[in-house]
Amino acid sequence: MAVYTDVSDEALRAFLSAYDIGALTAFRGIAEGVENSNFVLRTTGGTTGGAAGNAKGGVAGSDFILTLYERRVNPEDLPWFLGLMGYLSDHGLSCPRPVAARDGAALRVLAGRPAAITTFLPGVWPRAVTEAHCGPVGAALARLHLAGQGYDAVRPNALGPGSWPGLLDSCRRDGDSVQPGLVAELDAALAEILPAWPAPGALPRGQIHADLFPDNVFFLDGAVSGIIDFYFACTDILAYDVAICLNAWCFDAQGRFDAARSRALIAGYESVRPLGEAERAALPVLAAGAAMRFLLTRLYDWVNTPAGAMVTRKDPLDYLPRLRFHRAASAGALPGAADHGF
Ligand SMILES: Nc1ncnc2c1ncn2[C@@H]1O[C@H](COP(=O)(O)OP(=O)(O)OP(=O)(O)O)[C@@H](O)[C@H]1O
Ligand SMILES: N[C@@H](CCO)C(=O)O
Repeated sequence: MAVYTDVSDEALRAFLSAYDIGALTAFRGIAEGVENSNFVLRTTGGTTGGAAGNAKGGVAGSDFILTLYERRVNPEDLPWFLGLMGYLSDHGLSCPRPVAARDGAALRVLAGRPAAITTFLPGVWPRAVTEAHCGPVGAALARLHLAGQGYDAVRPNALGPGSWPGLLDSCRRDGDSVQPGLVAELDAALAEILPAWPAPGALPRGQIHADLFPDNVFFLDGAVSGIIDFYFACTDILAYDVAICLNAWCFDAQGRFDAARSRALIAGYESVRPLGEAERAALPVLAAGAAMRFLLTRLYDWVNTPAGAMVTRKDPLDYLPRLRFHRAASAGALPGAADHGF
C-alpha cells in the first residue's frame, strides 16, 4: 500500500493548472512502494515544462508519475534528489525526469505534502531475479556512477556507517524479540566492520543510488529500461553501491549466495567502469556493511512501527545470512571466494 495521502479532484486540478502537460485523462494510485504516495497521471500531452520525449505536443497521450513525499524523505533533500535525477537523465541515464511547471519549479506542494511530477518509464521490475538480470544491472549501475560525475553538489549518506551504532542502540531493547541473540551478533559484527571501513579518500567516491534493489530497476526485452527511486541517493564510496547491489541481486530466497549472479553483476559493472584493486579488495567489508545497513533499517522499522501503521515492514532477518556470509568472506573463511567475482 503506497498511497498515504488522498488527493481530491479539486486539489489535483488546481495543482495541474500550473503545468503545460495537457489535459488529464486518467489518474490512479500505485499500490507498490512503501516510502511515498505515488500516482500515475495520463494527460493529452504538453508542449513545455521540461518533460522528456513522450510529452511533445500532438502525441496521443503522455504518462507521468506524481509523487507526494512522505515519512522518511527530508523535504530539504528534495532539491538535491530532483536535481540529480534531472542531471542523470540529461546525461543519458534512463531515470525519471522531474517535470517543471510553467514557473520553472518542479518541486511543489499538493495536499499539504511536497510533491513533484516526473516522467514515466517503460518496463517491469523483475519479480524473480536470474543471472541474466545481473550483468545488465551491473552495467546500469556503472553508467549511473559515470553519469553522476559532473553533479557536484554533495549529499552525505545519512545512513552510512556513522549512523549504524545509533540505529542499533534504538533497537537494543526489542531487537532480540525478532531473534534471540540478534543484538549481540550485530554488536559483534559492527565491532568488526567499523574499524575495517575504508578511510575517507581511500576509494573513489561519487553520487550513488544506495537502494538499487530489483523493485527499482525496470527491464524491457532483457535490457534495463529504467532506474527509479533516488530518494536514498547520496555522495559516498562508489564500490559501496556495488556492494548494496550484490546483496540485493545475488542471494536467493533462502539467503544463499549465488556466485554466478555475482560474477555476472561485477562483469557487467566492469564492462563500463573497471574496479580498482583497492575497490575490489574492499568489497567484502563494504558488502558486510551494506548488509548491516539494510538489516538495521529494517529492524528499526520492525520494532518501532506501531501495529496498524500504514507501512509495509520488510523482514530484517533476510539480511542476516548476507551479513554472516560477508563476515566470513572478510575473515578469509570462505572456500572458493576467488570464484565469487570479488
Ligand atoms: N518513473 C516511473 N515510471 C514508471 N513507474 C514508476 C515510476 N516511478 C514509480 N513507478 C511505479 O511506482 C512504484 C513505486 O515507486 P517507488 O519504488 O519509487 O515507491 P516508493 O514508495 O517511493 O519507494 P520504495 O521502493 O522505497 O518503497 C514502482 O514499483 C513503479 O511501479
Ligand atoms: N530497499 C529497502 C527499502 C527502502 O526503500 C529494503 O529492502 O529494505
